[in-house]
Amino acid sequence: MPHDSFTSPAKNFRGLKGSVSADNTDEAINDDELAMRKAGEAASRRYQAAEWLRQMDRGALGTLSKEPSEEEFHLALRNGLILCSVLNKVNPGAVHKVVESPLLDVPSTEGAAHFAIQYFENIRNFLVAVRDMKLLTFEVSDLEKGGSSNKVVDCILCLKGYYEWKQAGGIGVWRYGGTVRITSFPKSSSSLVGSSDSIDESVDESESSQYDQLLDLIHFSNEVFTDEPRITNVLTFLFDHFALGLLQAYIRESDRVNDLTLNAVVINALLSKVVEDFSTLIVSQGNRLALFLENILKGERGMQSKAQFIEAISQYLQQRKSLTSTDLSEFCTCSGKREVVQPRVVNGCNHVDIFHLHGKHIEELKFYHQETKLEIKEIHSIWEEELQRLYDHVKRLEVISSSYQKVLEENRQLYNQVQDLKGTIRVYCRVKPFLPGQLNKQSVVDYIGESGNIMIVNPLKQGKDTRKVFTFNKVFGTNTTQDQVYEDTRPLVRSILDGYNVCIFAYGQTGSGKTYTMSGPDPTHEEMWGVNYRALNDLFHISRARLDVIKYDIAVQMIEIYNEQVRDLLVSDGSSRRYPLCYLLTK
Ligand SMILES: Nc1ncnc2c1ncn2[C@@H]1O[C@H](COP(=O)(O)OP(=O)(O)OP(=O)(O)O)[C@@H](O)[C@H]1O
Repeated sequence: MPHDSFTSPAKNFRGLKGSVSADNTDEAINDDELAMRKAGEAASRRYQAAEWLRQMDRGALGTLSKEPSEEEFHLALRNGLILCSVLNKVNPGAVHKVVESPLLDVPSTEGAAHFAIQYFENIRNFLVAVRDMKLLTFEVSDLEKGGSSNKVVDCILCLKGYYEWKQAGGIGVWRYGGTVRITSFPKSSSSLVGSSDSIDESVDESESSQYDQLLDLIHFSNEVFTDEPRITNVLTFLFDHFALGLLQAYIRESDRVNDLTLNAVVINALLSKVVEDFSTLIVSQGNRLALFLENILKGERGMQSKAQFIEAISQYLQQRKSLTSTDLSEFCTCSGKREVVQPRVVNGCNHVDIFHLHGKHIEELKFYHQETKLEIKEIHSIWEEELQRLYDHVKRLEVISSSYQKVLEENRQLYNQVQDLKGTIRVYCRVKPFLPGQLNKQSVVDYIGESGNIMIVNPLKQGKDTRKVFTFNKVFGTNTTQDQVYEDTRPLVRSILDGYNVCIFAYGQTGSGKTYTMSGPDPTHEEMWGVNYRALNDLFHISRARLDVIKYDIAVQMIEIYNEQVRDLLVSDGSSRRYPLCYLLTK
């Protein structure tokens, strides 16, 4: 019988002690004393029930005394008015229709019989409602003479317990007569109080609820520190449930106990064993939890946030929840019929599990939603800061760039001013060396000065006309290299790209070395390049370096002026060698 599965240790112990007394005269309890004690206890409970009904229903003050006899008690409740009125206060609307009549004490006439039938309807409606609420019920006949007053009292006290629990917020565990009867969420409108058939289910559902409550509490960790009564309820339930299951399992399942006569020694030994095993189990659970938490703290990733830590503990509790349900189902069997009970528990838990699982998922989603919102907000503000920084940076670069352009312009102007100061027209003189195999090696150059002077000797003339001094910007001696000659021309190439017009040409008689200086004797060797090659080389080099700022178009034209005729040297077709000229564009 499932009901027995959840009786308290005290009750069990009393039951066991009674069994022992049958075999042990030393501990036997006198039957009369026992009957008196029972009657006293029953009366006390009846007075308690009456007192509560009087408090709950004003009508009861007139019809129900404070300490009614069993008969008075039955008589006052028989029409069902007090019971229906009280039940409707505990659970509004539980009894829809209540038959009320002033003819309560009418003796057995036809009208009274009619009302008696209607009163019977009151009681029946009351019992149906109580059964729907899954509270303890009684039979209609229990209110008749010879009926079980105890069952009626049980029902009323159970209703009282439920009412007080509901008044307290409907959270956690409530007890009736030392027996754990119910747990429920505040959100659940109906109670799960077990009639004897539903106790197993209610407790397993309750257990599930308790675990979910515990998970809820951990999720909202702030509550953990503030809602102590709630936690106490949850933990008390878990403890009671497990401890009672454990004790019961020992008593029911142990063959040794069945064979033994239960006396104080056996029970003490049994309880010691239970306590020992239970302690071991708690220590092992504690160790597991400690190990688990240690692993979390030492984990490779490390704890990144409080939320992750809580999530990890929640997962652990979820695992423990399923394990513990299985463990307890082994203890909480009904008359040893494990296989009958378990499917019912599983079926009973499925709906609750699914419901709570969905609830938990929604909570988790809400939590992640909030977290994601916060993260997005953070990222958004970081981006905004970053953008602002970039904007400031670009502004600064703009300022720097414009001042850089100014400096460049200034530099360009100064540079070209220097070129102007050096002279817009510069004339250089290069002295050709004697070529190998040349017979007459008498030079006319007497002296080459540092500041561009050259003294020429003319042996054919006499006197002061023998020597004559000529002045140039610079005079290059016979040993001057191609590079040294170009060195003075190089700055002018940059001026070209700054927008100045520059003209470089060689002048001299035939064979004096114009081609040698301007083109060079061998274009395949860079060191032998003349002014033209070197100037073009610099031109392309500087224009490439300035590509980001300026794009230059470079054109090449080659002409010959001979006998006052201008000829285009880049045209291969001989017929059109004369003017107009052909341009060679380079990019
Ligand atoms: N500085 C020099 N060093 C060595 N050899 C030179 C030098 N200048 C000219 N020569 C040589 O002198 C010869 C004549 O030079 P080049 O052809 O350059 O004269 P040119 O003035 O161009 O003559 P033309 O007017 O007839 O074309 C060439 O063989 C050249 O290699």
